[in-house]
Amino acid sequence: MQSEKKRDTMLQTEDNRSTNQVKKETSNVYKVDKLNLWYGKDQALKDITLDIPEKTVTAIIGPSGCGKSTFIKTLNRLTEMVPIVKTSGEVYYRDNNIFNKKFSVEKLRTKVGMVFQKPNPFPKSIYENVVYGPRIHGIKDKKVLDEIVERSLKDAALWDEVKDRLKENAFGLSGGQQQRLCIARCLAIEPDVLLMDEPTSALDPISTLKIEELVQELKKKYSIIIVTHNMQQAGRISDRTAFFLNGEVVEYDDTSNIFSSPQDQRTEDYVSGRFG
Ligand SMILES: Nc1ncnc2c1ncn2[C@@H]1O[C@H](COP(=O)(O)OP(=O)(O)OP(=O)(O)O)[C@@H](O)[C@H]1O
Repeated sequence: MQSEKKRDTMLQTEDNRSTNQVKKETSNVYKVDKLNLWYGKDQALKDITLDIPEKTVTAIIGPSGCGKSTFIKTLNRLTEMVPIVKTSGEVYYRDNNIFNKKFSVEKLRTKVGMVFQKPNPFPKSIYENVVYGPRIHGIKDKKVLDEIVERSLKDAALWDEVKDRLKENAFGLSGGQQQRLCIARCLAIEPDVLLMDEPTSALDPISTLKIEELVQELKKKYSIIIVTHNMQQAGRISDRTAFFLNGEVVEYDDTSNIFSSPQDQRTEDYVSGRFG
């Protein structure tokens, strides 16, 4: 009996490794279990099983077309807007099955904000961009909205640059400032998770550095999942890295392990620049 118990524990430990689960003492913001996704007949995600720990930066890397964007869009149910998409498996956000009909997608998206590759501010003032979400949530009090604007822009490291021009159109900002405004817009509704899909790929090196520094600050309060093509960036800013290939997770581990001692030859080939 005793040895059976021991074997079960060992099996479970093995299983934990092979299913990419994170150590027990860490709280997970997401738990993804055997997620498959098809665009019509084409399968874009295959049996993805991984846990994403809270208040860390998780990087998703892999060559073009391997399913990185599809994966993070699935985390706030954006993929279901594509009519031909079919999924199987489970995605739990803080123990809620996000595919469960009773779990509202609106609620999910108030907790999980998304920043896209190209900055996409609304054609409105800087102020109105930030208060857009809070207004939808029924906040009308000017003092409260002013406080949200200041807090969100400070958290997005943009306040000092824009505090004297809040009424000006957001399109007058530089690309990097627009991207930080989009981050501020997400932060205004006090999310739990920030999904970032190649947030710096349209930016110059200085703006990129600012966003990278910002991500390091934001992870103190938020859980961040970032898709990046830039391996140096993944190495610089993430704690955990998942390497995707042809819709599968080849390897998921602490970023330092992925870059210094990958377990799979394909990961090694990719991170050392031999393909992709
Ligand atoms: N809306 C869509 N309809 C049909 N197929 C799609 C759609 N979006 C993505 N795909 C396909 O799904 C696969 C994964 O695409 P995805 O955009 O997730 O990859 P990616 O790793 O993010 O690529 P990239 O690095 O080039 O952005 C690709 O084969 C792509 O052609």
